[in-house]
Amino acid sequence: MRLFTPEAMREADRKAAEMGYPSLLLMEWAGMKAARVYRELFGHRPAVVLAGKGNNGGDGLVLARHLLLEGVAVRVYAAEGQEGDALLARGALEAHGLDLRPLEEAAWGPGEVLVDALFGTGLRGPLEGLYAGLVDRVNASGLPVLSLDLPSGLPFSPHVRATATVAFAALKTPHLLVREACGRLFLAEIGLPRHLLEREDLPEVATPEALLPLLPRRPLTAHKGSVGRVGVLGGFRGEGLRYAGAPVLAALGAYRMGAGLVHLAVPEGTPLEPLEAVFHPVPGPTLPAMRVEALAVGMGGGPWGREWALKALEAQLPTVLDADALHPEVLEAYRRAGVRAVLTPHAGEAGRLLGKSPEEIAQDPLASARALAEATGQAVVLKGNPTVVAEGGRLSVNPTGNPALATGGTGDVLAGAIAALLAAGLAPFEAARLGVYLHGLAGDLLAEEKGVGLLAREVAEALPRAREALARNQAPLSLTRM
Ligand SMILES: NC(=O)C1=CN([C@@H]2O[C@H](COP(=O)(O)OP(=O)(O)OC[C@H]3O[C@@H](n4cnc5c(N)ncnc54)[C@H](OP(=O)(O)O)[C@@H]3O)[C@@H](O)[C@H]2O)[C@@H](O)CC1
Ligand SMILES: Nc1ncnc2c1ncn2[C@@H]1O[C@H](COP(=O)(O)OP(=O)(O)O)[C@@H](O)[C@H]1O
Ligand SMILES: [K+]
Repeated sequence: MRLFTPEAMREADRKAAEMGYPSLLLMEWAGMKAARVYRELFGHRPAVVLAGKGNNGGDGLVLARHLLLEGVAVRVYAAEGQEGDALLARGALEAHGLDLRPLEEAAWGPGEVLVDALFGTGLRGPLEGLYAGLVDRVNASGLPVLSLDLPSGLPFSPHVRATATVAFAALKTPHLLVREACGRLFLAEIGLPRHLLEREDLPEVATPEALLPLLPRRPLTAHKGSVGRVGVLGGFRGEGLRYAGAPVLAALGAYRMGAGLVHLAVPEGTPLEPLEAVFHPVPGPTLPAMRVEALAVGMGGGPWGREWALKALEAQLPTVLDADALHPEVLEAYRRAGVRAVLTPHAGEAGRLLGKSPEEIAQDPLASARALAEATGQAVVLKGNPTVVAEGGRLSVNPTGNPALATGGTGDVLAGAIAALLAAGLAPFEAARLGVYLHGLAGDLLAEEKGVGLLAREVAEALPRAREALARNQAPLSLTRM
């Protein structure tokens, strides 16, 4: 499934029209499907539809007609000046005897549901004046809000904060980048010819269907040397902050993702955990002899991070470079040596590498991940909500994960988990996408069970359940298709 920009969506609509597909049919389906979502969520509660003058407003007018026909009480406040399909939708609604009132008079009361059909993909800048005021009133109303296509105002501020959003034809960038504004997400098929949605040049949304085939198979004859062995190199002993648990959590992430054996190279004196690992206590960063297929490097490395990564390079193995290993000199050395790596920065680390502030990185995670992938020639996992995976020209946006994961050590677990998938033979981009998806899903399963207050080690423990959910086709996309 591809993630559309508003422009790419409009282009698909235009191509469909050029091919002879009537755009009025698209609008009719959009409004009808949205009405279906309305009824599913709100039953017969009375609706107040706010319709702009463009096609998004047109969708709202179609929805109003369908609700009316189903016996739902509807009031419509609409902007003046509809043209084309939206004007036809207005006529069709008025033919049913409904009087449209001016948007300026918009009012509502307790028990009603607001339908936000003000603006969709046609918005060209931030809302001002009447519209900004209306959006503020909608958000302050305390009523449920169903947004059609996009919460109006996105990607700018102010924008509607919806209870639920029905995206038409495809997800658009703001649905995942400003997830919080959308509430529960529905994706409605509206009849666009399929091939117009297959745009390989656009970012991918990492769906269970796309990831399932990547899950490493475990044959009956599997043994611990055949399913992928991981070396974890990290930790630091000296002055400064110490995250002694970080390499341990990476080892747990690797085991829980299915690694057959995990070797741990850590500073002498570090507690020997987990029991299941093979330990290599070392006086300083070095590459001990170990038979492994992939490495995870840098977790808790502090000032040793750079050195750990440069030593690890001697193994010439696919490597996850995390946390303190994310150093320009390291990335340059890996590029020169032609060693494949997965970089796992959060916005702060990515910002340091790209010479930007964390805020600038988070502002456009797609562009930031792509820029770092291009600059380093490696696969990049830019962590956050959403996490974006980039390699070469390819981009993938991850739909799993939640703020319960915002707790120390979950990133270390992720680094180990991705290394286990590399060790099992997956290419960097695939290992990164699958690892990120399952890590997020583990967090989702736990958050459902326990809410906020997770421990990173619990996220590692939940990885097998996430893997099972994917294998059994029970992994939710937190997206309902209509
Ligand atoms: N096309 C299709 O086939 C299908 C499209 N579909 C639906 O159409 C939606 C896209 O429709 P759209 O292109 O008409 O744009 P839309 O979001 O309604 O807004 C345009 C209006 O906003 C105005 N405006 C712009 N910026 C502004 C600002 N800053 N502040 C204030 N006003 C501003 C602009 O006014 P103008 O400046 O042009 O006079 C114009 O009137 C899409 O999201 C989906 O819901 C579906 O029905 C399926 C088939
Ligand atoms: N609000 C959030 N929504 C979804 N995932 C999150 C959120 N906050 C953190 N995470 C995830 O938790 C992990 C945190 O990693 P990181 O910042 O490296 O933490 P640490 O260094 O403590 O391990 C990442 O995988 C990130 O995507
Ligand atoms: K809208």
